[in-house]
Amino acid sequence: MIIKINNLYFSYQSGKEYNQFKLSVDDWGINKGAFLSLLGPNGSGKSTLLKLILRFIKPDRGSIFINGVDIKNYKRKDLAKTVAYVPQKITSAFPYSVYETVMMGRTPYMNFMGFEDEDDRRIVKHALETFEIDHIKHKGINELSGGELQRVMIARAVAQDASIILLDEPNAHLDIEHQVSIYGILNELRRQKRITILTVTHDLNLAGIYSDDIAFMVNGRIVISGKKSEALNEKNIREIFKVNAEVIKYTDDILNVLVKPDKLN
Ligand SMILES: Nc1ncnc2c1ncn2[C@@H]1O[C@H](COP(=O)(O)OP(=O)(O)OP(=O)(O)O)[C@@H](O)[C@H]1O
Repeated sequence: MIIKINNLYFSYQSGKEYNQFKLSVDDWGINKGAFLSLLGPNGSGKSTLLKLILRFIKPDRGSIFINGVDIKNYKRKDLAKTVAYVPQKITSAFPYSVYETVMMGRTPYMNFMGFEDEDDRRIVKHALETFEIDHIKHKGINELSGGELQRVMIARAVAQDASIILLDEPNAHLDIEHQVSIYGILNELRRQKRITILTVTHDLNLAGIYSDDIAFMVNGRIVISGKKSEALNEKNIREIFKVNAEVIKYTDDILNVLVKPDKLN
């Protein structure tokens, strides 16, 4: 397993009684080269789990191993070369351009002076073209539409050339064409380079089409995890999201999830 979690426990130390959120993952992991969709209701802890894997926050107990090494023991640069992240919310106080933002993905590879080289420029150019943002490369990132910005952040993660990409609701601002195209590009990268993809999403349908593994998180715990064909079924969707859905097997690899409008009581 490329990511392996053991007896992980985390709570936000806000000191406020109303914040009772606790995350607890006993034994869970992701295989190398997998495309896993992490699904679950609002506030169930999906983003928190990503932040723990990224070492943005520290667990109270337990460990996360990446490539067999506890992330506590990674140098910051080495972790950045291994794990790239596309955040849910993007804010920048400084008006970096699209080009500069994608180039930031190359930071872990630059020398201490922070100079880019020919390789960095070639990789960034390729990422700008792949995600169709070459024509806006001189624009400031505060001057973009939500979908353009999302593509910039995904391009930055791909330019980082990491073996794991974590995405937090990457399709939130994308139109249908770009949702399909970005999931397709990620899938292609996974095939070509055996990149591991972990994406948090609320889109059951895209998860059913593109991922091969599904994990459901409820109240800070991973309650179901497995192959899409087994985990993404009508019973699980009903129990977790309290909605009726029809899961249509389009091919062995493609499941379409049709959510029915009537909410369960
Ligand atoms: N920085 C923080 N300090 C205190 N509590 C937090 C913080 N960030 C998140 N929480 C709380 O932790 C819980 C889990 O939040 P998290 O963002 O991980 O959920 P999520 O499953 O990603 O939700 P969503 O689907 O709404 O994005 C929520 O109850 C949230 O209010």
